[in-house]
Amino acid sequence: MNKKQLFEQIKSKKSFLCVGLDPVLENIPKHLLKYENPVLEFNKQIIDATKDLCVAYKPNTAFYESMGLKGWETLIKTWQYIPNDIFTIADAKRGDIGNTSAMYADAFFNEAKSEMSFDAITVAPYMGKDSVGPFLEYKDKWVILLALTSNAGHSDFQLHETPDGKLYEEVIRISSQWAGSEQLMYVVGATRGSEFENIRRLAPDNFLLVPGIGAQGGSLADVCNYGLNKECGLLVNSARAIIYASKGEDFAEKAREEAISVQKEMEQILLSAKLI
Ligand SMILES: O=C(O)c1cc(=O)[nH]c(=O)n1[C@@H]1O[C@H](COP(=O)(O)O)[C@@H](O)[C@H]1O
Repeated sequence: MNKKQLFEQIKSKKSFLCVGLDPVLENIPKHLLKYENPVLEFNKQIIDATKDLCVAYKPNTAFYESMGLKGWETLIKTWQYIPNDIFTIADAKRGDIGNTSAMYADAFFNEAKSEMSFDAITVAPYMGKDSVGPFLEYKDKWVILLALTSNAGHSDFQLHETPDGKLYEEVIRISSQWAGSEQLMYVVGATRGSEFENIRRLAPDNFLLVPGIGAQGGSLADVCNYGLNKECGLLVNSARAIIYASKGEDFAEKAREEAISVQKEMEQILLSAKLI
């Protein structure tokens, strides 16, 4: 899905919500345990309940890798179940020497080899241009580079002062020479509300993937204050607050209610910004 198509989806759904599909077997409702693959059934019901309210799904691969062979199969089947007009992000946070990154790119983008072809993958920038390049070789796919993350440890490296500014600013400045805003997004945590003005100066046209609302307490209003651009430019992710809105038999219904409440807030924001 290209940038224009993504913005069209946002306008038509009046939403820039990305639902995080991060299932943990111990947390899913007990009545699903009778299914052959309870986690897949959980994901399917969450997708059915939210697909008209969000523009993206982001399975974090850790939640699938931790379940071994069955988990990888669940990831493939979950990707296959997501409707074609919804943006898919493999939150895998990969990046390695070039030939290894090329294998990671195949793992998430090359359906003929891996049975999955996500629209985007999250990538750690630490190993530099040649570690990111193989993902960018897939011209119709997106790389989402970690810039300023939502966790407390973001200050350990990302805020370090370099002669040219903070390290995360350098990540944005240098990587924006590798690809344009048609192929490159950045991860910026919703918990970093005050930094959005600065980030928009460095990356005015790029979409930002913003995790951290919901369970991590980030504010949608603060993010949008400076984060919105003329094509919306934001995909705001929420996982636990939606998928575990209830742990009972009504989990899908409650997930839908939670997604509706975020979507309504997003609709108001898009209206106020005259984007819809
Ligand atoms: O790349 C990410 O998506 C990510 C970056 C970041 O800075 N913070 C962050 O929480 N995430 C991911 O976003 C999701 C957040 O989930 P919830 O906190 O449950 O909404 C998880 O899959 C995290 O791994």
